[in-house]
Amino acid sequence: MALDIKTCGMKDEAAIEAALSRGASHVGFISFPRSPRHLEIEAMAALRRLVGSRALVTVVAVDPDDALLDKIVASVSPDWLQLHGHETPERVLEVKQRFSRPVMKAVSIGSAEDVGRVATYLPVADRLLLDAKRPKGSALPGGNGVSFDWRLLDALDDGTLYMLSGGLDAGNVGGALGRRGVTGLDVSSGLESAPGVKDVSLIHRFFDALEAAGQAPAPGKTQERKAS
Ligand SMILES: O=C(O)c1ccccc1N[C@@H]1O[C@H](COP(=O)(O)O)[C@@H](O)[C@H]1O
Repeated sequence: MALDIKTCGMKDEAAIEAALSRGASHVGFISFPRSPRHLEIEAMAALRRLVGSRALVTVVAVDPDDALLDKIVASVSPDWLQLHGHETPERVLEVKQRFSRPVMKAVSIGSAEDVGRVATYLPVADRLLLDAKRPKGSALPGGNGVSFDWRLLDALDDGTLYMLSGGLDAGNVGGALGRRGVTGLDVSSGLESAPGVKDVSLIHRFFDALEAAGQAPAPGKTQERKAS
């Protein structure tokens, strides 16, 4: 089965069109003012209209309160909400129920202990996103362009499905393919010429690398609309 490919931190039409033309299943927008990829709600809503139903729009927020989520859901109408902060399993469930949207929960992985926390989100998150830990000194909980040691994930229980992120790019994506449990890939910095600046040629290079490794996403097709 082809993997889902989430191109994240998208801010401009050319980059979105390039990603969609190559079969991105998800387009991610960042709501986090400290990020170079942050979008105000109005800009996000306009780009959401551009995407339409061609991919699943995912809005990424970090420990958002209900007021922010209210605005995002009302104005952007995302297909998915991604929680990328310290949200507890209880908060994930609350967000799902209150906003009637599937929730992707990001879990930062840097140690065996982090891998152990993944199971606590399985009963509540519609999808897990396993990302690298924030490097020391970074203001961002994600989108740092760094990978983690994927071998740590070998300790996950059999059947644990997840989207992988953290420092993916055309050069290393081949190594992510075929790992047990990976159902999707989430990429942001690896498509950029500078923080927050997507580069169409890097987008094509990323999808070329996927194709060269035998993973050809089908434009307009999403493998998994709901869970996992
Ligand atoms: O991208 C950001 O700026 C960001 C800000 C706040 C929370 C999450 C963020 N990004 C997420 O991190 C992954 C991995 O990014 P990268 O490929 O390592 O740069 C990204 O796809 C977003 O889901």
